[in-house]
Amino acid sequence: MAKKVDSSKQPLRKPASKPSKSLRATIAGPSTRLVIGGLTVLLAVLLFLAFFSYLISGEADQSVVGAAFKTPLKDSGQKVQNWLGLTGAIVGHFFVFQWFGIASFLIIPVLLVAGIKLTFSREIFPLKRLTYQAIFYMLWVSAVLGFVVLWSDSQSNLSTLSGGVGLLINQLLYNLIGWGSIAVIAAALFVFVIYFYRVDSLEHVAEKVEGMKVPRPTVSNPFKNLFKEIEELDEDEEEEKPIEKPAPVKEEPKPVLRKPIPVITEPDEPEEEADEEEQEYLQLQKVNRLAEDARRVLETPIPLPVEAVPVEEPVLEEVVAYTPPAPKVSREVPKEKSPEPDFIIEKAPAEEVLPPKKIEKLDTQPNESLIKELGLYDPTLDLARYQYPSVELLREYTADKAQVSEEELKTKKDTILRTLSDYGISIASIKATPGPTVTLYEIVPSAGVKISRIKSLEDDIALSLAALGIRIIAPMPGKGTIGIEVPNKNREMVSIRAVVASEKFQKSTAELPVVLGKTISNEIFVTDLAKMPHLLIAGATGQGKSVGMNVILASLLYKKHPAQLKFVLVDPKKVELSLFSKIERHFLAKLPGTEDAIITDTKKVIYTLNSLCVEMDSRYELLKNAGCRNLKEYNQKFIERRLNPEKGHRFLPYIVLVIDELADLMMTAGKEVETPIARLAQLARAIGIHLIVATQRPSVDIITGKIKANFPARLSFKVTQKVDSRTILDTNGADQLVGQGDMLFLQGSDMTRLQCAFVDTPEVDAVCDFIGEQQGYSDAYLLPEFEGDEAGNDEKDVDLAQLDPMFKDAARLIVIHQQGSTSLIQRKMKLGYNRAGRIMDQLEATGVVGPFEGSKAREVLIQSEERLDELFKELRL
Ligand SMILES: Nc1ncnc2c1ncn2[C@@H]1O[C@H](COP(=O)(O)OP(=O)(O)OP(=O)(O)O)[C@@H](O)[C@H]1O
Repeated sequence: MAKKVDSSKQPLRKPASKPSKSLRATIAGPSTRLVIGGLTVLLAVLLFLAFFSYLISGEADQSVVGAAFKTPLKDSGQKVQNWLGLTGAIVGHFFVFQWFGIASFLIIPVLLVAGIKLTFSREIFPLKRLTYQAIFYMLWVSAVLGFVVLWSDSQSNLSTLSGGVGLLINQLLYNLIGWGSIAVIAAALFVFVIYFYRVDSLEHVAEKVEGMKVPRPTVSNPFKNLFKEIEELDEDEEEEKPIEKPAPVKEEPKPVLRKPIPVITEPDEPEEEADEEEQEYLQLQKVNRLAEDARRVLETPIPLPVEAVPVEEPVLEEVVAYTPPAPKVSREVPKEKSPEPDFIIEKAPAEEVLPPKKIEKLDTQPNESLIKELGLYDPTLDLARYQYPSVELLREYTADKAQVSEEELKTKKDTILRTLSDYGISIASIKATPGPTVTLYEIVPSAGVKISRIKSLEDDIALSLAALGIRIIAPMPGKGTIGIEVPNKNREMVSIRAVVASEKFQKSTAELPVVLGKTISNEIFVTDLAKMPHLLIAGATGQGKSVGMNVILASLLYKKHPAQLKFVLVDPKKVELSLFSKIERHFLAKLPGTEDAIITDTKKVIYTLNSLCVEMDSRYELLKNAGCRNLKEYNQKFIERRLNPEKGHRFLPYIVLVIDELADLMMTAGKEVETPIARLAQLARAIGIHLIVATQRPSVDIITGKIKANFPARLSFKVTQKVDSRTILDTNGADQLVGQGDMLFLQGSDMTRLQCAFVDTPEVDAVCDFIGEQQGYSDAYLLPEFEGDEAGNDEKDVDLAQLDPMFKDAARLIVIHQQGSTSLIQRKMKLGYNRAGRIMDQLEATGVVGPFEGSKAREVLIQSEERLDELFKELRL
């Protein structure tokens, strides 16, 4: 089925009618090549002689060369000493002196190799590579020598070494980077070597350079060789010996072959039509040979992954298809004509996957057997009959329900529109939303009105409405309107009963639900203290701070069981939180040995804060041992009896630290309170310790950067100055509030204006009474012991003659338990904190225990009761 190929349709075949073809063919003919080759070798030899001779006599010849074209040539020729006469001197002068110095010699091997290649059709080195290398090294050697010449003081004597180019390079580099030029030169060599010799690891540099010299096909990478040969087919054409072609070859269609191998378009093509076909045949032979190579290679077992084999297969098929005599192959031609390139997806060998580790049942599942036996752990069982306070305890303020009249709304709307139009601002629409304290008028300005103009009219609108506390929110976040908040004539009291009884609060699933009041659109606002996770409250005196704090505490009391929540109350003002002392045995936490659970003394505040830090650290330890990330997870695990109480695990209640007046503490204790507060605020969120800190002086010396940064939730009642508003909320606005529980709540970047619910003192009293009268724990929740640094460092003037009457018993207790803890003495001997502390000092002074070690128990220095008795004898006790 061999078909005669229509030569005019061969895209890569050169048209026979090209006019310059025979001339070019003559030039490229074997005789011409022989001549040019011979002349090139001769030129190389002559250049060598010229250069070498110039090295010897160049200096003497310089003047002759300089004047060569000004004086008669004959005279110049006689004076010159170069072995090749004036020409040799001029060539040497330019190459060696003016250009590349001794590196000029590198031209010679290039010419030699080129000459030999042309003459003998044998390439002893790859000519292209040699040329590139010669050019690079000529410049580089010249540059290195130029550096030497420039930095030695004998430029004129040595400049032959580097040539003018080397010197010029160095002068340029010197002007740019001074001594650093040598680094640039070295870097150039480095880069050249890396890329030119394709170095990928420095260990193999020598190997690579060696390997580049003689391009040998290697068995290990036959395909590389195959493709390389195809690429260089045209270059190597001359080396090929004519091979007798079988007749059918010419008739075979070879469309695919011509596409990837554009050999026929090369100028080296023989001149005659018959030769052209012969060349084509040569190409075929070449390809056949390569195909044979490829087949051989494929037959040889190659350690390739199984998936890699298909990559090579199509290549083989394609090449085989050109084999002229096989009629089968010609039938496959249409398939090969497809313009689609080979697309092979090489799959990575499948990774070995280990079977998933069996997860221990106990780790994820509740402890079934224990639960069957004991049921789920219920932390509230200690106070099983505890009753949550009822809303009945709270007062109903029906009389104070003042709705904003429609008339008021209309008048205010008109005033706003009039004021704006007085200033040339037209409004497209206006909408009023009455709230408990303020009414929000949302306006949509006409097109082209600048928002900043409306904002600047804040005072003018306030004046025309004769109202205080106008706040313009321009634009309203996420609404595309401008909000103007105008206080109502008669404000509505938001009673705590109304908000606590609301469905929203009662059904809240928050961990620590807090109902703050109502928004300006009359919605009840419930939030989660656990998510805040700490709250900073500010407000000038008499603006509703204490009421606000009572609301927060009351809402927590309404939703939490004493087992789930503990308060640490710090009240430097001494009166604000005293109402809560009644719930000490239910909801309060305190330091061991202290009488009052509500902390009013600054020193005790410091101890308490540090004690909370100790609690925080021990809770983190428990969480870590239990493999939990937060308190909720930990408690859940504990309830499901997956944590062993014998290993120290216990149900951990939330702890809410309330500080009523931070200013006072900061002024008296400064850093001593700032540091533990900041530490708690930074770290305590995950282990269920939350802070509520209030101050009436929101200045930067009270709310320091360290504190502020760790309180993302802030609540501001009215403050007196703009700067205070900025300190607490980072923006103006709190100074424009109207007081009496009007507040701005900032959480993250959301700011909400709220009317705080109102809870009166008798109501708080009633709730606390209700709780306090119920059965409680035997004591408040005891925080871990903490003795301040001073306690450890203080000089203890212990009078050994006046030891405490309980000293001997206490010493025996400590030695028996081998635990130097003050609280052990307190608990077992039923002593107060101060007395127990004094006895501990005496035990230290007599050498029974070691010194104070922070939150850890002291070391017991006496190991046995016998030794203790001896000590008593020594002390004459
Ligand atoms: N939410 C509220 N609704 C109505 N009136 C309120 C509200 N909050 C406070 N008030 C009124 O403001 C008065 C002062 O409130 P509060 O005692 O809470 O102020 P304060 O900021 O704590 O002041 P100080 O810092 O001096 O203790 C209250 O007696 C009450 O009349």
